[in-house]
Amino acid sequence: MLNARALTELLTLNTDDTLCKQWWLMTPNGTLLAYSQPSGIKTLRNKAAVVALSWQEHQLLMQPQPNDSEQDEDEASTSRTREPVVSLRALTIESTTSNVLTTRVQAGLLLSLEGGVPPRRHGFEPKTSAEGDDDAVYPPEDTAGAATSSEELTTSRPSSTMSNAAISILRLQRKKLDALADAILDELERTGQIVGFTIVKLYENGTNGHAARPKVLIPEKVSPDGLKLLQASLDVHERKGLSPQELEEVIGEYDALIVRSETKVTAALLAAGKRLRVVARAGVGVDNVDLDAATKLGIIVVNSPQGNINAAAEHTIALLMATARNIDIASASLKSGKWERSKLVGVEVKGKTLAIIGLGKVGLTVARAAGGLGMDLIAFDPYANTSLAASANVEIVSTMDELLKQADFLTIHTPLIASTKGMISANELAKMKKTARVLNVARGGMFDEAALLEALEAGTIAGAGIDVFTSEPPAPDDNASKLIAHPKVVATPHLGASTVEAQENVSIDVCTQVISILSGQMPRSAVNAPLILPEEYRTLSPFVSLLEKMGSLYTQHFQPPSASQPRKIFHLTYTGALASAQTTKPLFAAFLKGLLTPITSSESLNINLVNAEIVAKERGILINESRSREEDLESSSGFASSVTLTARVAPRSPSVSRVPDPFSQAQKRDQDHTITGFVSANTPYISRLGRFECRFIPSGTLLICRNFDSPGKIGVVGGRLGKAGVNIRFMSVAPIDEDEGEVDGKGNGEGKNEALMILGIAGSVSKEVKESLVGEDGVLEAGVVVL
Ligand SMILES: NC(=O)C1=CN([C@@H]2O[C@H](COP(=O)(O)OP(=O)(O)OC[C@H]3O[C@@H](n4cnc5c(N)ncnc54)[C@H](O)[C@@H]3O)[C@@H](O)[C@H]2O)C=CC1
Ligand SMILES: O=C(O)C(=O)COP(=O)(O)O
Repeated sequence: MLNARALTELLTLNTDDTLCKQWWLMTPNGTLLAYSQPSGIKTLRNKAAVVALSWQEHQLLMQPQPNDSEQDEDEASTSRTREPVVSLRALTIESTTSNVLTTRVQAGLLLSLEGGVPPRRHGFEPKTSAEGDDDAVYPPEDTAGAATSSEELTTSRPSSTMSNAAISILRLQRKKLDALADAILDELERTGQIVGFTIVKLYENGTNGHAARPKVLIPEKVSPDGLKLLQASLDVHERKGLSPQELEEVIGEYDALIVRSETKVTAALLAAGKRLRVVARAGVGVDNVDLDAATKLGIIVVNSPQGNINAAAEHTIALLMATARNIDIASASLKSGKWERSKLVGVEVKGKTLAIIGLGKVGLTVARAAGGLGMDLIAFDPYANTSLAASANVEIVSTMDELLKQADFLTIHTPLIASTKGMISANELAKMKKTARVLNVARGGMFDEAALLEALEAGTIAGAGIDVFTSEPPAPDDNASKLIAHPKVVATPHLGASTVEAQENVSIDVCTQVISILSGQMPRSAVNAPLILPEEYRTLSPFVSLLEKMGSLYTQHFQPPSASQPRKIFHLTYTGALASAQTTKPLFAAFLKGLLTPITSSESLNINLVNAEIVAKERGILINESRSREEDLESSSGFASSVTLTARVAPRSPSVSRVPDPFSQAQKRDQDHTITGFVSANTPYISRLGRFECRFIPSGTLLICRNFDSPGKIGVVGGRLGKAGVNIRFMSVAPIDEDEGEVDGKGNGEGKNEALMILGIAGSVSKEVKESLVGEDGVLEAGVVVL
């Protein structure tokens, strides 16, 4: 199965502005499957069989459009200068060793580019035929710009909606891509360049050759402005009117869910969403989303914290005025043919006190508008920003009682949380003036609806303007329904955010975030995930990969299933430039993911930034992180940052002695399991494995042998593998660290004459072959890890 998510991450994590501007991954039917964000990707070395289309925009700018001559002067020049003529520059298949394949595939594909600008030659020359005509180049003179047959590949113009990403959907001719897919898979199977399960296959379902794009489910009315953005790279399904049960039945197909306030995103729904990566709330309040459940499952929840604030505030003012001037009764009366004036005398708001509970974004916006109406403003909010309050002329009162007593109009703008549920009940209403009117444009449930109904009937509260209800829509016999029917109530059906402008804002806001998340980027306003700036994320990306590999290497090398007691205490030390990173959360999450992947079914493992800490806690894993700014790291080691993992048996009590004890230090070191890694040219390397100094890329199938450090061992291992038909991709010998060899944990120098041999294997090594390596010829241990 194609893992589109992994692919997108893979592409994104390998961004490097210096090489390609952008990488795209297409399915055989030409749909865009994954693309790099926002501007580039480094060559994907060691990632077998990543198929990507890449081009460099700057090479293609200023290319005249074919129809420029038909355009008027201004338009033509705009088109020349602003619109890049996107063209295929190269199709690249990266695998550790195979360039031949790349060449062959390029040939087949590039021929079918329609009307494209000839790509700049870069690296090797593409050929015109799969059979390999060495002299031919793409595009051949007679086909460039003239492909009009059904075998053509068309480019569409970049979508203006995808900010930096110059989106251009290349429709690849199906037949050729099918052939391409077959060629790749054949080649991979033949050469064995298949790395674990992360192998990129071209087919989603392996049967019909149609790879699915990530799917987004939208069960409510969300403005089309944002949906258009989604459509460029995702499958968007608007399915209104699904019952909760139907929703649970279908959610398993979807990668993202976009809701407003009507959909209850329960723990059960989230659990059924096996592929879900993001729940987006096209609005502010996330009280309809089970945040704890989402966090545990590693599902990011995003909202639009600003998009509808103004709409909600304006609606509050509308209800304020409507209750003050009996607008809805007056309107209904007039429509029923009556002309009632003396009955409908209202009150003015100017000079009256507006009491605000919750002086956040909506509360402050209401305050500013009400200030303009000449109202006196007071607020109760223990967490209010006092300088913002002062600038809006709002007096913060220290108790709710004080607020209630003074209020002529009371409005609530807090979120619905445990501490605010039922916060205005009979007790609070009883403390208010009889002439007071109350407003609720926040959430049903803040007011005790029964108590409010009673107060209105008893005449101890003069009126209410209500937009939100405990249950929406309210059942006919609910107190909410009675409130709606009450003559002193102006009611609207949760319309606070229902303006064209607000809906456009929230839709674009959350859809952009859904795209970001599904393409491996961080969202702008995640409710349950730490905020990481894109720039920072990019800097950390290569280390994310390193940490995942280190975690996986640790589990497979030091803690194979046969190991007696898994270690659960880990120390990660970030040294050098990495020590100044603002956050290391992505590294923590990646390490944990790597650590658990080899011992957990992929179904149940979804570890990411959102849930890493919870998962670690649940499994009793303690990961301590520390930073070391070794100034001379770069000069001593040749790289700017490194990470050292130390796995310990049990917590260490702080040393009582201040005098270092070399023997006990060595003994402790021997018990520790250590791995050190670094990143060079965006590629992760391991530079220490246990007691051994090494340098290898943690990727693919590795055979790791511990042997006596004496001549002939390489020959022995190489010979045995050769006989067993096992191909060696690379080999690296790791001598023992000098300090480690001097004194081992037992204090007798045993083990100092040892080395590790790390062999990159094409394909797999059977248990028998592995066992046959260990024995008299000086190989003490042999293990296989797949990274
Ligand atoms: N009716 C509608 O269509 C809409 C309703 N809303 C609702 O408006 C509410 C407020 O939204 P924002 O202003 O954006 O939120 P916000 O988070 O900016 O402000 C909430 C404020 O409430 C305060 N607060 C929290 N607990 C409190 C307590 N126990 N007592 C007093 N103050 C407390 C906080 O300190 C904060 O200042 C949310 O419930 C949201 O769902 C928002 C948009 C549209
Ligand atoms: O944004 C909010 O909190 C709202 O209450 C708006 O709800 P809606 O999206 O209109 O269902």
